[in-house]
Amino acid sequence: MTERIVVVAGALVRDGRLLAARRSAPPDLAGRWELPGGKVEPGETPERALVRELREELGADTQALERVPGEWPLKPGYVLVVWAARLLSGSAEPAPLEDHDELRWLTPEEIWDVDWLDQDVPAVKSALPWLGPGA
Ligand SMILES: Nc1nc2c([nH]c(=O)n2[C@H]2C[C@H](O)[C@@H](COP(=O)(O)OP(=O)(O)OP(=O)(O)O)O2)c(=O)[nH]1
Repeated sequence: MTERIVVVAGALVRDGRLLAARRSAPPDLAGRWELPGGKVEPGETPERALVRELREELGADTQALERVPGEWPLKPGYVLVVWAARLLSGSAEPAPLEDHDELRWLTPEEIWDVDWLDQDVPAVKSALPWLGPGA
């Protein structure tokens, strides 16, 4: 049986805006936008992996709220799942510490202004209901 690697990403929402992160590496993904996150490690739940990754990458303290339905294939052997998440009160402001060089909090009107990774487009569409009515 082939193991598959789960990449968990956060639809981090604040005041009706979605956090988008621009990748700085590897070269084939650099400059494209994604939902921040990373690989789930063996024995780890996706929720814990997400909180860990967002602390490492953004310096932020977050809570995973609920799974966004669906899963999306990435490169062979990798699958993307998404959780809606929020910043905890008292968290530092998210910053592009690792893997990213720019962050944007996008309003529903701005969602498609950034160049999302192709494989993130359906995931972002599925996360839109978490931005609130009208998104
Ligand atoms: N985090 C994240 N990764 C994504 C998305 N879409 C997508 O194709 N990927 C790819 C990029 C990477 O090949 C892989 C996740 O790797 P990563 O570099 O973010 O994860 P990680 O922090 O656990 O990796 P590592 O540096 O520890 O090896 O999934 C997405 O929306 N979020």
